[in-house]
Amino acid sequence: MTTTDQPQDLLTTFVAQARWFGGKGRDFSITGGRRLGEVPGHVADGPHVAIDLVTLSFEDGGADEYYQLPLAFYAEPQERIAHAHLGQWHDEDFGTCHVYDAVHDREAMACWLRSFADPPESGPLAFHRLPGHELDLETHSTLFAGEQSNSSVAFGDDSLMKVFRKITPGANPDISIHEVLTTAGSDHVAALYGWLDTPSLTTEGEPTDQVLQLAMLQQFLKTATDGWDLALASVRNLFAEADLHADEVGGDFAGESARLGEALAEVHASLAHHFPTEERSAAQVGALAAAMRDRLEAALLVVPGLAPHADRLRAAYDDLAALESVRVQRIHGDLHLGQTLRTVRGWKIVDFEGEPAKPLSERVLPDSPWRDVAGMLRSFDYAPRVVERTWGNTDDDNAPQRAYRAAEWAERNRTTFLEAYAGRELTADEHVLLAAYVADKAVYETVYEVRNRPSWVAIPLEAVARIGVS
Ligand SMILES: Nc1ncnc2c1ncn2[C@@H]1O[C@H](COP(=O)(O)OP(=O)(O)O)[C@@H](O)[C@H]1O
Ligand SMILES: O=P(O)(O)O[C@H]1O[C@H](CO)[C@@H](O[C@H]2O[C@H](CO)[C@@H](O)[C@H](O)[C@H]2O)[C@H](O)[C@H]1O
Repeated sequence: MTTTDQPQDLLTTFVAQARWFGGKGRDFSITGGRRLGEVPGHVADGPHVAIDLVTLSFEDGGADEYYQLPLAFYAEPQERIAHAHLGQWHDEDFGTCHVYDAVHDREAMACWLRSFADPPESGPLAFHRLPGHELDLETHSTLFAGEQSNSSVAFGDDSLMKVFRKITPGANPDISIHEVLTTAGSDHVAALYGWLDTPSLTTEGEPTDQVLQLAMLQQFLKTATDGWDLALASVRNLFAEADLHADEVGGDFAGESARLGEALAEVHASLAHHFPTEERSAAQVGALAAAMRDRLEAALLVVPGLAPHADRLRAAYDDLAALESVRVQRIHGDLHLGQTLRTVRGWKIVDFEGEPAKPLSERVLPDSPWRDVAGMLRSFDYAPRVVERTWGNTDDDNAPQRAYRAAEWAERNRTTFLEAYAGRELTADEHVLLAAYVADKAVYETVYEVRNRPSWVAIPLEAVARIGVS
């Protein structure tokens, strides 16, 4: 094990400012660093590419977190990637170097891609491949601009590598679910081409029985359009035709909602077939309802505007607690329109990592598929309200008409999605379960919006205000 000797202040600034850093607003220091390995394929004049893992310790006393830093080491400064320069320092393995964030560097990413194409037989970094696709090594890499929790790098229009930033020992659900659905031939995910992992070590450097999963390589969906963007475009069409109904306007989304419902049903069926399913007992259902109540109590401290609705929310959770049993299985866990991509070959679902705020140990647990359905129903509520907000002044004469249209679009798409998903009438128990998950998601969203987009909190709060009102 090599301990890196990096200037901690440069790395701290880099991590604190990175878009993928999940601890925004929390004071931390880097209290440890470990070189996980060098990506093979170094060529003369090219960079050495290494993956370091840094330990972040937080001043609020929260648990340490581990972040992956792929770094490119050059003897000379590189003008073309000046925007990704972390600094110059002496590295134990490579000497005094200019160090860059490797995901911005085509030369570094080319080494990485070659390692997937021709995996090294030994070394701490293990590149795994699924059969069936020959990687295009002539491509150039491009870092996706809209990176959120991770960094995604496209190799031409052939493959896409997602570099996970926050690392927890154990199987990453994005990889394990993509592996199972790819092997099962699912039409609704981008095929998995491979992944990178390395043994997890104890603090003394001894191997454990777990791995650190660092990156996944998958099919690049050439013709993809984000489902959220498509939904917003559909709502804008509707608002532009003030006198027409959703089903009369070009750009009606209902056909797409139905196809999305069918796609999710197929993904859930496949997950239920390939991963274990369980029947939760009445006591376990009670615990599920209790967890929702706890989430509400915590949210009430952050979002005072929830208070007038708390009793009706608790009633939804009481109804859930009265159910005899609930079937659970592996699910997506954080589904919304922004996790769906429309391609010429139908809808694809991406990002099976689960709810970002939950620890990995919870994100891999089976849950009810109605949680994913509820996530989509909430998203159909968000889209028209977001477009409505872009009109700004809500006092003009057409504001009531737009509000009516927004509700109509949401209702139409929720209904078509749900009908296509279930393919039959919901049972009374399913209605109760779905209502509880919708309530839980809306409560989660109020906290998410207060923390991330405070001016949007009215969107989930208005939804919460409608829950349990007959
Ligand atoms: N296989 C793919 N092909 C093309 N674009 C993709 C693919 N997978 C994801 N994307 C795009 O990349 C974005 C980020 O992917 P996502 O898995 O949600 O990353 P993150 O974990 O960083 O949120 C998505 O919103 C989507 O637009
Ligand atoms: O995409 P992430 O896994 O990071 O999910 C988080 O961010 C989402 C917003 O990007 C957030 O989704 C909420 O806003 C969406 C519109 O921007 C809307 O479509 C979703 O229905 C709504 O929940 C998600 O909750 C959060 O976990």
